Amino acid sequence: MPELVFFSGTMDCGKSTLALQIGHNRSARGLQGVIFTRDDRAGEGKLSSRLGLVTDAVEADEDMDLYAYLVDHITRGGRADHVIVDEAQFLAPRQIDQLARIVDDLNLDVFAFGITTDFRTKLFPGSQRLIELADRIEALQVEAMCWCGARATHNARTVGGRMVVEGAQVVVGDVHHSTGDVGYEVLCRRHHRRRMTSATSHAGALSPDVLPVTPG
Ligand SMILES: Nc1ncnc2c1ncn2[C@@H]1O[C@H](COP(=O)(O)OP(=O)(O)O)[C@@H](O)[C@H]1O
Ligand SMILES: Cc1cn([C@H]2C[C@H](O)[C@@H](COP(=O)(O)O)O2)c(=O)[nH]c1=O
Repeated sequence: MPELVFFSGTMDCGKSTLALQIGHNRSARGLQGVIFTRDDRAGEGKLSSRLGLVTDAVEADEDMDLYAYLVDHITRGGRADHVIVDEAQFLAPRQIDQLARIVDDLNLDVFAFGITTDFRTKLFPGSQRLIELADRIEALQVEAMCWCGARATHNARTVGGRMVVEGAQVVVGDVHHSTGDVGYEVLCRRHHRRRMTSATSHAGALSPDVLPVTPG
């Protein structure tokens, strides 16, 4: 049975790499997929991984009907054995419904890749809809690490290395940014809650949270 699978994880945990690997393994067996992406760091119509691999993709604009695109593609004689979607968190909820329809009505596997939560730990609308509709949710095997060594579970947005909690939900950017710029850092929940990034961790360590004192 074809499936809608949501591969999720923090930033920098290998989602795009896995998307490219799945596409590569299938094309090595003669299968041809349609690849969608939205707002990849490498530019419009690209699916890129930090390992240096990049492939062309269809830019899924906000107004695009992904189901209609597939029907049109197939009607014109195009091949579509499966569908890969990167940066799926940026899709609108209705576009996730269209992905589910591609699975159910066109009998194609759809592999969607994305982060679940934003820099404020809130679900992206597209990711929320994927969690609601996916047949399967897969956590990436390669876990990103917080600066403290714990498993990173949350995405922080930084400016000059300091975590910020105000701003638009969507700001395309990268981890390992240069100082001063808007960037991202993956953190464990404890350090996300305390807003302690790698740059501010030293100052934070000098003033640890104190336990509340209850009068005896
Ligand atoms: N120089 C490198 N050598 C080995 N692995 C690397 C290197 N640079 C990045 N990576 C791997 O690539 C992962 C990021 O891959 P990517 O597909 O771009 O992540 P995502 O799409 O989840 O943001 C890192 O977690 C790391 O495992
Ligand atoms: C947390 C967060 C991230 N983004 C952006 C930053 C990147 O362009 C992508 C994630 O890409 P990756 O391949 O998973 O590294 O999402 C954003 O716009 N808003 C956020 O809160």
